[in-house]
Amino acid sequence: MSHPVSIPFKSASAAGVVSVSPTSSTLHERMRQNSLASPSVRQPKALHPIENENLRLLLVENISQGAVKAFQSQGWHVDHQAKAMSEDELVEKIGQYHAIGIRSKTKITERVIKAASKLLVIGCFCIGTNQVDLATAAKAGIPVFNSPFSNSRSVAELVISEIVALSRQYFERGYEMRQGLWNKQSKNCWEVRGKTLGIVGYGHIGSQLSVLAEAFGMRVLFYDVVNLMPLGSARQVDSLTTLLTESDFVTLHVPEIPETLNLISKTQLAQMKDGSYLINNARGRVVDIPALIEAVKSGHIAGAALDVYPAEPGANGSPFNDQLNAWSSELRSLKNIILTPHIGGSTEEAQRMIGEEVSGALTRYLTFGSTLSAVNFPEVDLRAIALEEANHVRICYVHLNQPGVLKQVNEVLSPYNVEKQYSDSKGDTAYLMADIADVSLQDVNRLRELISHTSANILTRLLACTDLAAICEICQRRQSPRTDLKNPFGIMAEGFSAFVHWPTAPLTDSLVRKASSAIHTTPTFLDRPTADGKKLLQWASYDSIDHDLTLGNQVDVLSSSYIIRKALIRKHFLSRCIHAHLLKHPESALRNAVPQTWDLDISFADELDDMWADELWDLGKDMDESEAEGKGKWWILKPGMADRGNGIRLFNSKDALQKIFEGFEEDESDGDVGDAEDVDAAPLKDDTAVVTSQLRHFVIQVTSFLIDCFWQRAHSVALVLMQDYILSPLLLDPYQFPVNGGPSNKPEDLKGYKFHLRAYCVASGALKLYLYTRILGLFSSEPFGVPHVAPEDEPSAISLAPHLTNTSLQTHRGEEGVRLFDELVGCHILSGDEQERLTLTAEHIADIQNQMADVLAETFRAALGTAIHFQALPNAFELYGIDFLVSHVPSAASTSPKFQVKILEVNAEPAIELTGPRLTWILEDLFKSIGTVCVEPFFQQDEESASELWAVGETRHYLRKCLEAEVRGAGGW
Ligand SMILES: O=C(O)C(=O)COP(=O)(O)O
Repeated sequence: MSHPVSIPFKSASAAGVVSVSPTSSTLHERMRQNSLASPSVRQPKALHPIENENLRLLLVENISQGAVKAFQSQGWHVDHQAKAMSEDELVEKIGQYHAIGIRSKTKITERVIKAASKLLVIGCFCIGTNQVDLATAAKAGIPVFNSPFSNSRSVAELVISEIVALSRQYFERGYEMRQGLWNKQSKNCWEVRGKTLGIVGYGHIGSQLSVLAEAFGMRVLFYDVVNLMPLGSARQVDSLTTLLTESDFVTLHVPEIPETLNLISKTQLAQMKDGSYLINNARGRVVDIPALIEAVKSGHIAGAALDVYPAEPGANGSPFNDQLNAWSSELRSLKNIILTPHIGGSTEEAQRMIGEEVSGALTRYLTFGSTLSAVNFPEVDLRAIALEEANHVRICYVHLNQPGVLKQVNEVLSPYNVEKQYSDSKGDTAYLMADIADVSLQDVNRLRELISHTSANILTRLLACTDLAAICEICQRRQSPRTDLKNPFGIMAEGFSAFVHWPTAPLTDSLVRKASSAIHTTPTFLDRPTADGKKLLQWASYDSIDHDLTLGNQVDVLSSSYIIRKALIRKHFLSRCIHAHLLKHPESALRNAVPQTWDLDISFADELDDMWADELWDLGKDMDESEAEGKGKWWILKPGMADRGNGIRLFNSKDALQKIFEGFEEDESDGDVGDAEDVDAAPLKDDTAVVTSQLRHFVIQVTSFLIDCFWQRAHSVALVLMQDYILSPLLLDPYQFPVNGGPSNKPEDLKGYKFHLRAYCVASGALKLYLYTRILGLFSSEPFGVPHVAPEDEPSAISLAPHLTNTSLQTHRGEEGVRLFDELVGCHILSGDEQERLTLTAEHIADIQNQMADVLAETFRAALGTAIHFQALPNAFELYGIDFLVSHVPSAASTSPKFQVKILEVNAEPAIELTGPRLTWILEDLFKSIGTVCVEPFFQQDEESASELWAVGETRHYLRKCLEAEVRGAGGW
């Protein structure tokens, strides 16, 4: 099938830039061709994407090997398979790919695009693009390319064969012979010479067919929605009805768009000549098949050839039955109907040409940024950068088509030498390309940072020339003179073994396996940890690791967890070690970064009475004052250990606290799975599961359990923590920029939501500490408000929803509540003074990230200070999920808001599942970075090359080094 040429996307919009004729080649190709003819012509320079160097492509539906090889020859990773993929499969897999190639069966729906967090481009290795949600793809900054004509000839030839076959009924005769029946006839069999062929849609296929049919002596009519130059003696008719009433054969060559659904239905079939034939090689839904069945049964239509169907199987060998399309068996039983399995474009020639054409378009987009011939995108290309032009970077900026964007971009570009620049728009999406000369690596980073943070940004990609890569190389060399860039990890040890085991965390398991396999020498995976003579990596959950092996083989065994790290991961230990640290280092960054905290051991509510006079004296005083002076201060009560947050309560008076504890005593088995800021267990299926696991937990750790489930049953000591509730959190509205493509909230409708920042950080050896720079914002489900409670209310009546920001129990919200912190640039700041409404900027985020890095470093220093509760080991590394809250202190003196980061807690084995599929890619990169930074150097033979100069504050592999401490001896080494 083809588009009728009326489809407007090859419009004149790009005219004047370059030719958009389907036969035109791109500037890159033309330069290449010219240079073959004349070696003196300037040569184009090869570019490469700066960030996605390890591009991954997914090709489905048996795309030609030529295309596979073309991509592989670029050094890209290609996964390919013969079958189509279902929507569910795609949603699961697409997140890891930068490009996808499909044919007509694989549907790229809005849901798939939402899950495609890394996807840069879609290639339809066919003509039709109805299987792709083109508008959503454009909004997501993803151009779609197809092959507008490479299979036209194959389809046209198939139609010619079908015209003759229908006219001579030879499918029927051939079938009878196969059944052993001789049935020689001439009745109702005709020559095609002199008959009229009506072509609906005079695009690439229709027009080819016109020429072939005339060579057979047929009279050709065509109908198209635009006026076109007829080829040969063909004649354009002014209506579909005229075409239908005059033609002996009607053949369809239109795309599937809303206007063409059931284009041929009962009325149109009735308008066709008695004894005429219908041929459809376009799209199944263009013909109303039950109506066709009726028309054939009545004898009005003498026969039909169908190659396409509303529902088609995704793989060869699949049945074509009534489950697929309710009328299949009835259709199959009709005489003189030719049914073929969508083979119109299935010839060696067509597939080879399509493979070349679409892989070429995808490669040009990925490496040069050119969108020429994209079907859903503004078509933009730039003259190639010539070989002798040094240190250029190409900016490819997909953005919202809205006023003022170019001003912003040009402000960013103004200090630079902009060699050339071009932009165009199509609907809501606009695309700008610019080549900037004489840039350094710092310039590149600055440009990327500033442009990608403009408010209209959809996607910013930077493509660099190889000489700029050389600059990067020099910079890297300057810092790490011994790093061999071709093999930056040095020589790996002769193979090593890996034990990976995450029984309750399947996502972690798969990411760890991937990250271990991506290490320079792929390890041999073991079922249990054993020292088998080779070096061993134990990258497993705390309970699965053989800690004796870690302690006993500090040269050969590397493990993914420190053994003793209570000081960090138990809230009451953390609070105590921070307190101790602050006594010694009163100027520490932690001074303002921890909420004031009291921890208490309590078994019965009435013990509180004594405590008010003793350890809780100043808290009690504070509360009385707050109540008396109407200060409206609130506190939060949390159980001492992170266990899905049971027992989290808000209170604002001594009485309320007393009631809370009495409530716990009464309610010994309520199994409340309250949401919390401090919980990192994997999501559990139901309340019973929680109770069972906690009961087990309780038996092992008597002093750290859930107060509300086991309060009375345990009659034991509960460790409880109380914090000054931070009442001035930074508030933003995530719905200002919804992630589901829905309408965004208007400025006047924005509501402030509380969120906490989930940062991943990894400690390595003894001890380097890194903060992963892709930080998540986890929003509460309801807008924030100061807790409101009437005096007679039970404390448990206070709704926690506006305050609690962990997403584990907000499953109904999908991924709306989970954002990359960087995505929030441009959001209005809804806390603080209404008069000075500001928006969150990249600089604010950088400030907050700096504070987080300092606070983290200090927290680990504090933990290292309590040697019995945290012991660093040279052969361990560990990933932590750290929760921060940003409080917003509006400053009267200046227009810039002041943010204060507060650390809430540190979790081991963080529940990364909560990130959700949209952002799973950040986790893939995280684990890959851990592999590169913490694991790989341990298994290097060349000790020398392991010692890199990586300064504190510097970011590599998205990991920012926050601390480098020399810890010796604590672990007995
Ligand atoms: O080119 C088209 O749109 C076709 O219908 C051919 O589809 P296919 O590549 O065979 O799935």
